[in-house]
Amino acid sequence: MNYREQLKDRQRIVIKIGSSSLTHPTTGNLNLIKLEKLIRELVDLRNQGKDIILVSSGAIAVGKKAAGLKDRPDRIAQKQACAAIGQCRLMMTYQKLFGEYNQIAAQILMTKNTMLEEATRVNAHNTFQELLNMGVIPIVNENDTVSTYEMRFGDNDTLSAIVAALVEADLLILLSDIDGLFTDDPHKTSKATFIDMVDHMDERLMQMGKASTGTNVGTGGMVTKLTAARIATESGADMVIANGKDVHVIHRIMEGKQFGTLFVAHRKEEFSLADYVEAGY
Ligand SMILES: Nc1ncnc2c1ncn2[C@@H]1O[C@H](COP(=O)(O)OP(=O)(O)O)[C@@H](O)[C@H]1O
Ligand SMILES: N[C@@H](CCC(=O)OP(=O)(O)O)C(=O)O
Repeated sequence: MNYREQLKDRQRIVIKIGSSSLTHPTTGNLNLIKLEKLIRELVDLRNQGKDIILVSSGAIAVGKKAAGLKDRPDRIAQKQACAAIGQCRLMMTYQKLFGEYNQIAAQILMTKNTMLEEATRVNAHNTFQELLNMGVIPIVNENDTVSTYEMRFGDNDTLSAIVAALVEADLLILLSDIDGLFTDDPHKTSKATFIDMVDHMDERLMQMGKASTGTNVGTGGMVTKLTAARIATESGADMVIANGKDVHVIHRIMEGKQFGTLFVAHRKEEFSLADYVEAGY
């Protein structure tokens, strides 16, 4: 059995979807058809008996549209206000769609502090565990509305890897606006070539994300996805970056098919989540 096929057996899966994959590029409005398909994918995995956690961006993008702003807000208070508006709109949509399949969803909002303090970290862990035991799909985002600059994760790629480590997930899937990792940013150079699998993460690989820092819609670019890959693989989870334009890619990955870039897990014996968060990754 090749390594890809082993993904069929992964039991606890964190799936992250970015703002650019949730919205129409032309208008910035939510892509409802894609959201419906995403929810069907997730509920079907749940029906197979898998534990599923969704890390969803989009609060600021949705709030920005609702507030009638043209550009992504840059002032922190404006971003936080947009997140406050957008997060509940987003959750309302998720609740409705999950409800159509009788699937219970829950909201978990976190800051870096949640991970740094032992008491809140253990609380968060226990809450996730309890929800998963109940068959619920937790939907996670950063608590953008209250997190200060110092206490922000700042991007959901990193947050999703932290969550994967916290819940001892065995697979993290990042849905992006691109097929996976290339040797360079393909939007900037036609010479960039696709990387199918990464078995070892070194400095040269980490540099591959440095060419760009994301779109007008999202925040992270490839840098944060590579940071996420380091955290996830060292915590013991495989990670795949795949294109979220067709969310059925989730099932294809779970069937062991060759989609996206696969980062192979190499659990570090001395892995400590608090140390990772403290060190700023
Ligand atoms: N080495 C690389 N391989 C692939 N994409 C890269 C690379 N370096 C930079 N990028 C850029 O990162 C973008 C994906 O990040 P981002 O815009 O934050 O998307 P998302 O909202 O899906 O997280 C790609 O569209 C691409 O332009
Ligand atoms: N927490 C923010 C998203 C942060 C983020 O990483 O965004 P993205 O690059 O779209 O995954 C929000 O909900 O708007």
